[in-house]
Amino acid sequence: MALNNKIAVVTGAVMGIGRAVTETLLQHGAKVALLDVNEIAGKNLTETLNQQHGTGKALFLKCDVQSEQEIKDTFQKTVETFGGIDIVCNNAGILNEETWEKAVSTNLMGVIRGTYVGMEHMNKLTGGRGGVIINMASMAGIGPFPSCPVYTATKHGVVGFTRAMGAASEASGYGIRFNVICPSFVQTDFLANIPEKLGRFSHLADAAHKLVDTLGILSVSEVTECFLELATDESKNGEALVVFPKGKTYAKFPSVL
Ligand SMILES: NC(=O)c1ccc[n+]([C@@H]2O[C@H](COP(=O)([O-])OP(=O)(O)OC[C@H]3O[C@@H](n4cnc5c(N)ncnc54)[C@H](O)[C@@H]3O)[C@@H](O)[C@H]2O)c1
Ligand SMILES: CCCCC[C@H](O)/C=C/C=C\C=C\C=C\[C@@H](O)[C@@H](O)CCCC(=O)O
Repeated sequence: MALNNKIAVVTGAVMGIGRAVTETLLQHGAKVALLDVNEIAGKNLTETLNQQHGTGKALFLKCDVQSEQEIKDTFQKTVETFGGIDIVCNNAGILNEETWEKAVSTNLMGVIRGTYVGMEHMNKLTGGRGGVIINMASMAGIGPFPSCPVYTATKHGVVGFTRAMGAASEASGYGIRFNVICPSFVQTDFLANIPEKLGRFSHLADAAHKLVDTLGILSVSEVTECFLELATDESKNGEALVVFPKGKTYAKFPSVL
């Protein structure tokens, strides 16, 4: 699928990986709705992006992915402004083992909300024109990360949900592809103040930092390369693409059948 003139929604679009995905989409000729809780930075960024890529290419909409109503309203506003939705990147996520219910609501339930509301606009069976939904998990969605069990659970949930949605779409004819990216550590503000974010597991912060040293740190552009591959390659559906500094690989999952 070529990205030129496509319409995309990116959650958590103002910082880090979401910002890089947004910039990549704009560079490839797409229009992007930036959804984020950070209104001041979001409006400033959008002004800059419209200067760089052309007036009206980027639209900031304040949205907390914990709120189904805010997701519905902002996706609707995207459709009214740009004329449809072809691509959704459910990227917003947090690390906080202390306020763990918020982490579940943001990382897992936020992805499910964004997927279901996106489908209301994209599903070919209900008048949409199809497209691709790409969710942001983590390498902690493939194997356990001992210092953050709830974060691990949310990311395993995102991987399982995305794979099941890919299979459901193929079986049902939604015309939407569903894929998930599983990065190792990425150079963003997300990695700041790790011990505070680990709550009752803060005593495992040294082990987490050791794992960062062992695995190394990705740049955001290494993640956007994965995004581009999954968005443009029409053969990719239900895939989990793992990326770490040594390379990228499609995850293989055990089957008991
Ligand atoms: N940085 C890493 O090492 C790393 C590794 C693997 C996966 N990830 C995942 O990638 C995604 C993005 O992480 P990042 O490193 O860019 O983080 P980041 O903290 O740099 O940026 C996150 C963005 O999401 C926004 N956001 C947070 N909560 C939100 C909410 N409830 N609703 C809407 N927007 C919200 C923030 O305002 C911010 O703009 C997350 O899902 C994270 O779990 C990050
Ligand atoms: C504390 C920082 C959290 C960052 C989360 C972010 O999503 C990045 C994750 C990066 C890598 C995750 C790797 C997980 C690996 C596990 O599968 C396991 O193999 C590691 C076990 C390590 C151990 O100490 O036993």
